Amino acid sequence: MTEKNIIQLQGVEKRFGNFTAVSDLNLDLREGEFFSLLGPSGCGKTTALRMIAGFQEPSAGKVFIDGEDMEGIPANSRPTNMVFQSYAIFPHLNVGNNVAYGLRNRGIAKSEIDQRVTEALEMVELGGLQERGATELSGGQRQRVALARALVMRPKVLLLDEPLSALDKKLREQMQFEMRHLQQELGITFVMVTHDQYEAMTMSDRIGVMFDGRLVQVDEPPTLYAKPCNRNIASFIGEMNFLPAHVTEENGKGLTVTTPCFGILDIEKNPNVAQTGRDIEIGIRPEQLEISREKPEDYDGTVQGKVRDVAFYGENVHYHVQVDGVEKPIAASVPNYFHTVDHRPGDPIWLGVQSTSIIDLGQNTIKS
Ligand SMILES: Nc1ncnc2c1ncn2[C@@H]1O[C@H](COP(=O)(O)OP(=O)(O)OP(=O)(O)O)[C@@H](O)[C@H]1O
Repeated sequence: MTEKNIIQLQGVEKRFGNFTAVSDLNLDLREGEFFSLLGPSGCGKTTALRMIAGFQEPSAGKVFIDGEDMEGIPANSRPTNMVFQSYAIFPHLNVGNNVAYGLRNRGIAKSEIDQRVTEALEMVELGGLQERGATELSGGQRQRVALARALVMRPKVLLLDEPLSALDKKLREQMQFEMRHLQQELGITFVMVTHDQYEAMTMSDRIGVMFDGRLVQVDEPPTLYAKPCNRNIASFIGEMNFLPAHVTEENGKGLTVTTPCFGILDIEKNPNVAQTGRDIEIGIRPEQLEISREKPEDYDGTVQGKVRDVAFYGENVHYHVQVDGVEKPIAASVPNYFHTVDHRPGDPIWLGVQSTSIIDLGQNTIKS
């Protein structure tokens, strides 16, 4: 990745009649990064991608690619290529001809086309399958052909619209790593749209999360997970327990809060949240909670509760714990090292938490 911005979106907006699908989108993407736009269905992420591709013109604002203003420049003249969810490969053409299609339209010499097609198919591990019919391929192979067809054009930026969503879970996970490796090897900027948080986190250098047409947070995956900037993002990414808390003291980087079940805690102020007030919300990830029969020692906050449900997920065990004075059961998850479920519904147990794992969520700025 370089320091250079390959894509710059400045105040980009898209209206369809009275409806605003994308509002005031400002974003700089670095050359060579894998960037994902993540958000729930209808949040405007595909529209944003289509404006970069040139399939849709912004109603306001500017799109720059490699420093050049893209206004009025059609999709096929932009240094971008797009890979679609539905593969969009031609069923009547064989693999080689599918990949060669864009190059032929540009009038490139046959010898160069042959060489570039061979190279592109090797990149996606389909070397030697030129002659295979497009209908004689598995879903994963078809998606690789679609990738090769885009890469053969040597775009500066590859745009990917939910590229793996038609694949089954196992294949999708395999392709996530393959695409990430390919992107790193080629050094091309990838911009992917997805509603799958795990996919975005596995593949991306940075993620931009959108809600209701607005870009709400842009961060690297670990920061997004550890310091979501509001409740919507905290609940969209991973699982989170939400608890009310009252700020009794504020000092520089820290807050002293009283909580309904874990008592008084000194927590870190979250620099990403919109500023707060006295009554805030805090978040605790289920895996950050200790769960034990005896009162856990050396924890900043502890509370007694009763196991309500146990869900065995294989790699971990998920408990819902009812605590007096807290409306919703608290979720705690434990890695399944020893293949045992230690606690059963109805068992009295203790929960423990460290202050450092508590996330200040400030006030909710967006409707849930
Ligand atoms: N051509 C169009 N005309 C009118 N409304 C549109 C058009 N394209 C998109 N929209 C609307 O704009 C909003 C954002 O759509 P968009 O496809 O960008 O969302 P998305 O986040 O990609 O959702 P999904 O994951 O379901 O594709 C939606 O409410 C959609 O109905």
